[in-house]
Amino acid sequence: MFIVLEGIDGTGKSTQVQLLADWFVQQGREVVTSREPTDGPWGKRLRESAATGRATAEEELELFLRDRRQHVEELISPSLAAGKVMILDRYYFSTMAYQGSRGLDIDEIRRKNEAFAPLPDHLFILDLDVDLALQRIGGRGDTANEFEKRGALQKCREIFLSLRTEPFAQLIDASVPMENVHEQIKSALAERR
Ligand SMILES: Nc1ncnc2c1ncn2[C@@H]1O[C@H](COP(=O)(O)OP(=O)(O)O)[C@@H](O)[C@H]1O
Ligand SMILES: Cc1cn([C@H]2C[C@H](O)[C@@H](COP(=O)(O)OP(=O)(O)O)O2)c(=O)[nH]c1=O
Repeated sequence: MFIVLEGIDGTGKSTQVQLLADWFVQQGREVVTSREPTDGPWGKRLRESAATGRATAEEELELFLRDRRQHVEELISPSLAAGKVMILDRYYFSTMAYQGSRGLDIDEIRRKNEAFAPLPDHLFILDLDVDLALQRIGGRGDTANEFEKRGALQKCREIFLSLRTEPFAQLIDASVPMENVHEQIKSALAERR
C-alpha cells in the first residue's frame, strides 16, 4: 500500500506520517516512511540551494526529478514489491504545487513525473489556512520575505486543492487537533479498503 501526505509547510504532514506509521505497526504491518526532498545526494543539493539562494524553477525541477528517480528506484518500488506499507511525506504533487507556483506548466510537471513515478493508492491533502500554517512553523508573515512566502504558499495551497478530484485523493481538514486529523485519515483508509 502506497500512501502520500501532501500540503503546504506547517500543515502537520510529518506529525501525521509518524502517527499513521505507528498505527500500522500496531496492526502488525511492516512500514517504511520517507520524505522528499530525500536525504540522498540530490535532496541534499536541493536543501543547500534553498539555503544559499534559489536556483531557477527549471533547475529546481530537474533536481527534484533526479532526487525522485533515485528514491523510486532505491526505496519506493522495492518496498512496495516487498508488500510493505510505504508512507511518504511529500511526492510529485509538491513539485506540481511549488514549481507550478513558480510558473512552470503543471500538466507538464505531472507528465514528466508519471513517466517513472508510481501513482499512490491514497493521497491525503492536508489543508490549512496559510496564516495558521505559518503560525505553526513560527513565521508571522509580516516581514518582506515572509510576505512573499505567504503569496507563494497561497498559490501552492490552491494547486493542492485542485488535486482533490483525483480518484485516489482525499481532502483532510488539518485545522483541528492532531488526533482528530489522524482519525480523519484512518476513516478515509477504512472506507476505501
Ligand atoms: N493538528 C495540529 N494542531 C496544532 N499543531 C499541530 C498539528 N499538527 C502538527 N502541529 C504542530 O505544527 C508544527 C508543524 O507540524 P509538522 O508535522 O512539522 O508539519 P509539516 O511536516 O507539514 O511541515 C509542529 O510544531 C507540530 O507539532
Ligand atoms: C518534494 C518537493 C518539495 N518542495 C519544497 C517544499 C518545501 O518548502 C521544501 C521541503 O523542505 P523541507 O525542509 O522538507 O520542509 P517541510 O518540513 O515543510 O516539508 O521543498 C518543492 O518545491 N518541490 C518538490 O517537489
